[in-house]
Amino acid sequence: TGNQWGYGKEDGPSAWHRSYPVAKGSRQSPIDIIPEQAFHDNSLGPIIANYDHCTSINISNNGHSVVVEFVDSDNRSVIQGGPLDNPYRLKQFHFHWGGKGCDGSEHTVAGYSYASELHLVHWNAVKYKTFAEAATAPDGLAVLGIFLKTGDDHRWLHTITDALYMVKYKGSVTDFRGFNPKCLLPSSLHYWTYLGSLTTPPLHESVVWIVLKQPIVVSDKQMGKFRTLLFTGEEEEERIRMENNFRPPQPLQGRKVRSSN
Ligand SMILES: NS(=O)(=O)c1c2ccccc2cc2ccccc12
Ligand SMILES: [Zn+2]
Repeated sequence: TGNQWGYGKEDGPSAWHRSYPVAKGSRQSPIDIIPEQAFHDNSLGPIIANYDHCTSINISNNGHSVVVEFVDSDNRSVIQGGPLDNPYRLKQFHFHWGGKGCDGSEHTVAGYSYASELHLVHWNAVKYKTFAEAATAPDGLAVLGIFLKTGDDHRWLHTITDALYMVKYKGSVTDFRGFNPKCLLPSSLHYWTYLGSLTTPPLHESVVWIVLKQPIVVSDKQMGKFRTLLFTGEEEEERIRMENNFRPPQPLQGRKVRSSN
């Protein structure tokens, strides 16, 4: 049923090109960001995230990550400014992480990986009627990437990690209301930006990536809770721990990475 893809040896990132040939395309994500080679573009304004009236709906395990979805029927929560020509609506956010003691970010910075990476997914509702239409357009999506490094407890991440036991199995979903992702942003919104793709199949080359330079800090214990999730469903006898759900960096193929001031 459909295309089964995953992060294992047989169905992982090195095999995705068989069902998704765009995996070897010219604007694939993630990439290794080399700060010294990024172009300081003074025309790049600040990123403005207006999440104050956002409405989270639910939290779910889609078999690849844990996803928090938002109401996106109006412009109540948008990101704008920076490289974006108009506001993009927040649709969902999710995470990528490693195994115990291992790093699991998707983007790397001069070869350095972080423990995890948070992706806030937005779509261009000014130009496109639906998320699905935007997801296949070259300027359809904007994903805000935030690195997570381990250290002290993150006081707001508890709201998410305390809910993970309810979505342990693939296909599980539960109500998750009143969560404002603004509490997950670092203090500085300085960023790198480049044109790329979804980092999971179908790997559409439709994403304006905005990767924040400053990581947020979360505790090892909080990271450990992500690893209690399973890739597998409740009805499956095999239980596979959800970890290392990240795609490694892809060829830059001559793309320019720009840096905000
Ligand atoms: N890693 S990702 O942000 O490319 C991504 C999406 C990106 C754009 C639109 C939808 C996406 C859905 C995802 C679902 C799970 C994991 C990554 C996902
Ligand atoms: Zn992602």
